[in-house]
Amino acid sequence: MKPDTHSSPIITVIGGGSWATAIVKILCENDVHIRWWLRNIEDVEYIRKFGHNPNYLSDVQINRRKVRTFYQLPKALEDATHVILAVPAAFIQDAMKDVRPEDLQGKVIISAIKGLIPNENILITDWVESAFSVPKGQICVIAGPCHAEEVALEKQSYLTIASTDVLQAAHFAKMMSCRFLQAHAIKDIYGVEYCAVMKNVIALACGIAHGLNYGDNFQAVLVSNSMQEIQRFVDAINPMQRDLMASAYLGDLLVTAYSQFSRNRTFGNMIGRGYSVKSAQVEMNMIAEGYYAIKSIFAINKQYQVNMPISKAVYRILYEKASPASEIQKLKAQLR
Ligand SMILES: NC(=O)c1ccc[n+]([C@@H]2O[C@H](COP(=O)([O-])OP(=O)(O)OC[C@H]3O[C@@H](n4cnc5c(N)ncnc54)[C@H](O)[C@@H]3O)[C@@H](O)[C@H]2O)c1
Ligand SMILES: O=P(O)(O)OC[C@H](O)CO
Repeated sequence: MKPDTHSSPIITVIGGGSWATAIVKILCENDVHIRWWLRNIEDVEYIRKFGHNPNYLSDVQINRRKVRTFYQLPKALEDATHVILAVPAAFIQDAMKDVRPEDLQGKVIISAIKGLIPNENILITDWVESAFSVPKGQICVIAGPCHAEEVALEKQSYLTIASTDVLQAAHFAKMMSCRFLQAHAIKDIYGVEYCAVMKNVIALACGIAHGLNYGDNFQAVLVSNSMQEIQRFVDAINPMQRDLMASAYLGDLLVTAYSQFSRNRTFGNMIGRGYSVKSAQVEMNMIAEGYYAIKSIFAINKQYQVNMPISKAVYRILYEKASPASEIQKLKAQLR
């Protein structure tokens, strides 16, 4: 393989799941070099040999002239200019355990994660800032309604890149834009992160209701009440002028709540149909972020005391073994 010419950005993607695979595919469309870290050496070797991820989006053809795969993360970071985190929040600390602040120095760090650090109950960008001393202006978030499965099919998609340094976000948005995807930049990094976490919880509620045989009429009311619940929560935790009707907020909620591809909705649907949490997790090869997130949201809200009946019902079902049927029954009276 020829050595890279270092005039183009060098982007390290961390993660071996669907979203990391979709991001690698998007980046392959542009003039960038890609380093891809996966935790399993067998997966790395498989991609090197066959040009496909064996476990997730395995139809996606990986351009092996552009992508170098690694199973040792510090090596994958060595000459990177940008680093994308695409591991579920529950596993990101473990994935990054061998990374030192020096390894990230001077690089732009982009979170593609829609979750919170468990137990610490903090946003991924706050964790990156405190654990690795990365200045906030060098951190971006990938937000917006976008399922990896549709990226794999090259269906027209949109992303929003958020950073307190909007020029940094715009620069990275260009690297993520391609013939089937438009990315644009905004400043509201906290708003999009909290909304992305919350929409996963709401998708669980939609799935639970669907599993209990509630129909479209109920889901429409559930989703509109959810948007109000998200607004109350985000306004309490990070008050600022923002348009929650934009696709990074409302759009992300809609795609998760209604799509056949949604992990969170699928997980919720199984719970509504009577699966235990354990058996639903075993059944899915994928991770429903909302399962972990609701525990953190519940803990955070002890301080803010925002009225969140939908999230509370999801928490009670998943963590207190409350009956899905009776929790949704109770919720019915509170929706308008
Ligand atoms: N899939 C999407 O369409 C999409 C879109 C936007 C954002 N995201 C976000 O991207 C992040 C990654 O999600 P995904 O959809 O790629 O995940 P996924 O469900 O497709 O894959 C699961 C991932 O978790 C990893 N994993 C599973 N168990 C693990 C363990 N015990 N230790 C370490 N890693 C383990 C797997 O290796 C794999 O990388 C999530 O925060 C998700 O919200 C996903
Ligand atoms: O819809 P989910 O639950 O698969 O989550 C994936 C992404 O967050 C959608 O933008």
